[in-house]
Amino acid sequence: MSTTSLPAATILGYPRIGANRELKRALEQYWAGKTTREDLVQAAAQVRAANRQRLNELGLTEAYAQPADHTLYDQVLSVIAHLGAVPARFRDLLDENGGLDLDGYFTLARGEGDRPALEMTKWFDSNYHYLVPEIGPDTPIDYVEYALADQFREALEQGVEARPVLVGPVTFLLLAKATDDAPEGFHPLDRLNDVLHAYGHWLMDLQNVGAKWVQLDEPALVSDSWDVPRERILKAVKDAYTWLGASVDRPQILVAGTYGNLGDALPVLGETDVEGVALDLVAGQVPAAEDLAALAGKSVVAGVVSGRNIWRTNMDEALATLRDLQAKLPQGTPVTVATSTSLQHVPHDKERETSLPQDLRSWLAFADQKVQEVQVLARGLAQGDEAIAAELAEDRAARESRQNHPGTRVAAVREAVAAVTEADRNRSAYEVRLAAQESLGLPLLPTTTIGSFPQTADIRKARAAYRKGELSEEQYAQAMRDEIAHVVKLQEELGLDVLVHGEAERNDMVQYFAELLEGFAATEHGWVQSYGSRCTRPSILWGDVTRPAPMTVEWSAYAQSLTEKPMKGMLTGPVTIMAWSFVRDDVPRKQVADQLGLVLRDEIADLEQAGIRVVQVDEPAIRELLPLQSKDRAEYLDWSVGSFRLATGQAQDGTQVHTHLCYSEFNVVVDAIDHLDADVTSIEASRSKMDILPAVAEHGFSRQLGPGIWDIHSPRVPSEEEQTALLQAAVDALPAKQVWVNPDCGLKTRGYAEVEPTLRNLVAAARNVRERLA
Ligand SMILES: Nc1nc2c(c(=O)[nH]1)N[C@@H](CNc1ccc(C(=O)N[C@@H](CCC(=O)N[C@@H](CCC(=O)N[C@@H](CCC(=O)O)C(=O)O)C(=O)O)C(=O)O)cc1)CN2
Ligand code: MET
Ligand SMILES: [Zn+2]
Repeated sequence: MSTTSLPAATILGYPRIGANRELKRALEQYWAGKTTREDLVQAAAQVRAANRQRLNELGLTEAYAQPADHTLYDQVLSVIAHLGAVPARFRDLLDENGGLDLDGYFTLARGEGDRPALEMTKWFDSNYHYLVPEIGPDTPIDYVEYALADQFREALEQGVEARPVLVGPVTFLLLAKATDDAPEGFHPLDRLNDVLHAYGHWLMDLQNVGAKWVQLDEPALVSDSWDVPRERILKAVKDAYTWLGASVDRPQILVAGTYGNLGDALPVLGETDVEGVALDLVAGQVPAAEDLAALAGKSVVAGVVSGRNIWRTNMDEALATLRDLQAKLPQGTPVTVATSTSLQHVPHDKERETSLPQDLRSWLAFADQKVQEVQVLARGLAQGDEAIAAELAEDRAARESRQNHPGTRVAAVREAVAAVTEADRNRSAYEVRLAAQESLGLPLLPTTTIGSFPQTADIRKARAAYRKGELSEEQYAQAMRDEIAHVVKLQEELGLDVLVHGEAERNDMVQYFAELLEGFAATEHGWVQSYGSRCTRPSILWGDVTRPAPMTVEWSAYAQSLTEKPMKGMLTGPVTIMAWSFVRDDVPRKQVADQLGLVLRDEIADLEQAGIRVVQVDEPAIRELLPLQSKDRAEYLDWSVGSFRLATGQAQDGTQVHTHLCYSEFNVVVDAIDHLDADVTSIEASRSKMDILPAVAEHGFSRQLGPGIWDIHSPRVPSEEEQTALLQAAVDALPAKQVWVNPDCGLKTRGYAEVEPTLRNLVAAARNVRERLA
């Protein structure tokens, strides 16, 4: 093993989709059959080259300061591909060496024909999604793919000694789920030795191409929400890094404990032969000196610049943290200044946001500014405050301007939040509401959709034209009304029971509201990868929130005017608006959530006034913000559920309140769903084949539930039989009068070629099961 020290400053990862979403476009064109494989491979190489050049320009030129962390879809899928660890239904895609080609790789991600894609779920408490490995006793696990070594070599050819980044073995197995045919009691961690064997080869290969450092991300260690006892996880950590550490044919290993505190995993890592440990000092804290003693002889990477938000780092605080850490570490421990996580969660460059108010812009740091911040802090740590006096002064001034800005504290808003009472968060008893809602006249197993219909190229073009001034406001509104009329007509033809207007007018379910509320700012180029090629542009929630005017009423009222069937009003809930925005860090989140709850409460009252009798308040992110440590959960659930109830608490008894939560693993939050007190809750269930239902049934959930029977994240068309079977499973688990029939999520990412036949099959599935029950 050849050694070299870690640089003074580094980042744990960088955005991968391209500053102008070049990779997104290249992927989507390739999937649409419009370009060749070579076009895609070349476009991805160009994105990597541009990133390296940008990081060079920003001064991140020391050896091993830049990460080699690129992936064409997802970092967990990339591990699956490197190990050839594919579930049985994809095994025919493996070549003679046990590897996947490009198309095979995408088939795992997106499904094909009658094989469903890998399940997709949230990456820790972020809005990024990874693909869930399925590991059984017989899953092939070997080192079969060389892409990461190739990436290192490619960087080297361009003069950059980059640090390869891979998801660590323990996290990989903790994120995995057991295959359906695995015997009772099997856990993916049972395959640790095989995985280590493969990682051993992987590291050897990286050593052979000349890599002197490798970063193994182990965020799973900061969470306590796994289905195995902590002792078993700690033993896996010890076994893994003792074993990998014992190899001589390997780069030096940096284990990154991101998204929180490593806790009792820290001393365990300390006992192994890994050369470096990265600590997240933004989501976590500086460990006690006696715990840090275990790191004697290792390098420590101090994540003091947030990889999660876009606020500039408080330089004084970060320096204090770094000095505190240094004082508590064994004498002479080398400290590298870093980001807390990969920068994949933040956009590239705030300097491009020329439409943002100047003062707001001065409060921000996007990825490229954070790259500079880690370097400034490294200089300050090495040479003292004087060496960075100008930067410190600028930072203090920016923070002062933020504090003194009138928009960050609006007296009327604070008073309204302070005046909220428990009664404001409570509706009548469910039975009373149920009786009042009978006048909706819904059949057994009512059918509905989650809100959005396809965001077609025409819709986006119209919006782009409107933005550029090529369409007048009235022309744009007419185009949207035409789209709504089309969507309503289609739903009537299909025979759905509760209709939606289709959300054509929304660029995104959060950004749309952010643009209409005071207290938010929207970016122009601030794209962040959400999954695969899909991106979002989180708004910046910087001030107190007010609603200058109703936001959805005109569209919903127009849609209702076109049909006798009930039209669902469609809102995004307070927690989700927060979670999918870059939220201010200067007031408690409970305060922000209640401010949002109050504006949504007014919106619901306006919808009722306009004759809307069903209102859906989406909270897909309520699960995502759930703290990784169970001790922090009760408090979180209290304020998050509380803000939803504040939003819906004044709805009339006859107004049917729906909520929608995507992503499975709801077993953990069934209780919370219950506390939301919505009349109807739709959830994602199809990719996990309804395996949430036993938990729901056991809990004795008394209100109505729509477990999705169509996985809308995949471009497949589930048949009538498939959806009938899933729905049958639902009515087997729950009383039929509580069951709704709907897809897993909104249809905005799908095309009409899939939507029409699948909804037809969905309505037919409802009819089939109704007949069986009759
Ligand atoms: N914020 C958020 N997070 C979420 C979800 C969500 O809906 N929103 N859903 C879950 C799954 N995640 C998702 C994330 C993104 C998308 C998605 O479809 N994103 C779109 C962008 C949506 C958008 O903002 N569209 C804008 C602008 C789109 C655009 O690219 N415009 C063109 C110009 C228009 C054209 O000619 O196409 C451009 O800027 O170049 C609009 O409609 O106005 C995409 O990546 O393609 C879907 C699901 C979880 N997290
Ligand atoms: C990510 S949850 C999506 C809910 C939203 N109403 C939609 O249908 O698009
Ligand atoms: Zn959803």
